[in-house]
Formats: sequence, structure tokens, C-alpha cells
Amino acid sequence: MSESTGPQPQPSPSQPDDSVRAELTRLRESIDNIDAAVVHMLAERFKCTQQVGVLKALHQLPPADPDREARQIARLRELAGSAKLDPAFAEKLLNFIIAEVIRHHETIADGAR
Ligand SMILES: C=C(O[C@@H]1C=C(C(=O)O)C=C[C@H]1O)C(=O)O
Repeated sequence: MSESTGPQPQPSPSQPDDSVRAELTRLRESIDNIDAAVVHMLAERFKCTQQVGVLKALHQLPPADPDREARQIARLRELAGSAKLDPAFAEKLLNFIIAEVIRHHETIADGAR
């Protein structure tokens, strides 16, 4: 005979206990705050880049500046590393944002022609 003590209480994924629920809620509240901050920071960044786009269009400068981008990516990778964030992820995110900015700059330049 085995020394089975019978069925043990199993954690139920659909019914976590109150302390697990409370911890999940606390973490999700912080995540929601962080997401809101990211949205506000991005909105401010796009306000600045729109102004850069107008300046470039007025002075016939190209929408993209690859040298500036290379410096930003190197800097952000460095910052990410120190913050224990994957530098490759930080680079992908910045490239994604910059691509959108360049698209805006092209639209502004087209409107100025
Ligand atoms: C905002 C600029 O335009 C583009 C967008 C960039 C950005 O979003 O950071 C950086 C370089 C440019 O390709 C700029 O030249 O500073």
C-alpha cells in the first residue's frame, strides 16, 4: 500500500484565493497607471516630433535623419541594458515609434508642397 493521504487541495486557476486576487489587483492597478503614463509620454513626444516635422518641411529638410536615429538607438540600448530591459526590445520599440514619426513628417512635407 502506498502512503497516500488522499486528494490534496489543488490551486484552482478559476478561483484563486483572496490574497492572490488582491495581489493580482494591486499589480494590475500599477500596470494601468504605467500604461497611462506611457500614453501621456508618447503624446508629448508626438507633439514635439510634429513640430520638428513642420520645421523640416519649412526648411526642405528630409523627413528621416538616419544619423540621429543611430545615436538614439545606441543611447537607448545602453539605457535599457542598465535598466535590465532587453536592448533588442528597446531598439524595436524605438524603431516602431520613429517609423510612425517619419510617416507623419512625410505627410507634413507633402502638404507643404
Ligand atoms: C524627430 C526627428 O525626425 C525623425 C524621427 C526621429 C524620432 O522620432 O526620434 C528621429 C530622427 C528622424 O528620423 C528628428 O529628426 O529629430
